[in-house]
Amino acid sequence: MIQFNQVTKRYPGGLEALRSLSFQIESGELVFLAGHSGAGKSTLLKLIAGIERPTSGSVVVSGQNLASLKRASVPFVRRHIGLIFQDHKILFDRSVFENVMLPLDIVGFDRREATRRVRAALDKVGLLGKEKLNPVALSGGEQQRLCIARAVVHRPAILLADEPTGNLDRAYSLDIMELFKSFHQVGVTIIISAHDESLMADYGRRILRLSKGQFTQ
Ligand SMILES: Nc1ncnc2c1ncn2[C@@H]1O[C@H](COP(=O)(O)OP(=O)(O)OP(=O)(O)O)[C@@H](O)[C@H]1O
Repeated sequence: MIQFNQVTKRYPGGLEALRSLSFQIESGELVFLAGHSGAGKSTLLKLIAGIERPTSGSVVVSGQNLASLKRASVPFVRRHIGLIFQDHKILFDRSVFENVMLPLDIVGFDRREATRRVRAALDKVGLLGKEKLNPVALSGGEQQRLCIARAVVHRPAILLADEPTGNLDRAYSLDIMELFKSFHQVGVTIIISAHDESLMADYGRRILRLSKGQFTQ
């Protein structure tokens, strides 16, 4: 469960990206986050991931209040979260396979089990045949799939996707949404942000709409 209580986030310089937000997302829910550029979507997702901290209020993720968590404990919370952010951070000096292996390498996963999981994740996103390639050789949509494989390879309970379809055409975007749906069906809690609401309408899910750091109808 994810719970925001009266959360305000003010960045250095005084700008309030989020203003006194309160809401709750249940375990296993798929929720959309809508709003124009600068509305505060990325900030909200970063607070859930522990990348940013609230200026005031509390952010509770899986029973942990992130605001009072020691910085050293943040990586442990992060292990239950998969992140798909706009700045891909794909490593172009490594293969597709190695990019997806990275999160498991960091936590010292058993090599054989890790290899099995990387293959399973790549298979899920339809990139198994391209595991040996350099990511440069992938299309934009395929690079996004690589990011999704990397975000789910450690089987997170929560998946946060910031504008995952931002640069993709409609057909590719629908494919990516189907992928998210399949993760949702196996119980993953998912939050997907987008400024374009047209993709969200078909899914009959809750839409949180942000405008200037506050919810609107
Ligand atoms: N690190 C930062 N330092 C200062 N201001 C920031 C920082 N990150 C975001 N902001 C500001 O906070 C506001 C909300 O930004 P945020 O990135 O959360 O919005 P967004 O809805 O995700 O927009 P976009 O879709 O363009 O990414 C913006 O005015 C932005 O300029």
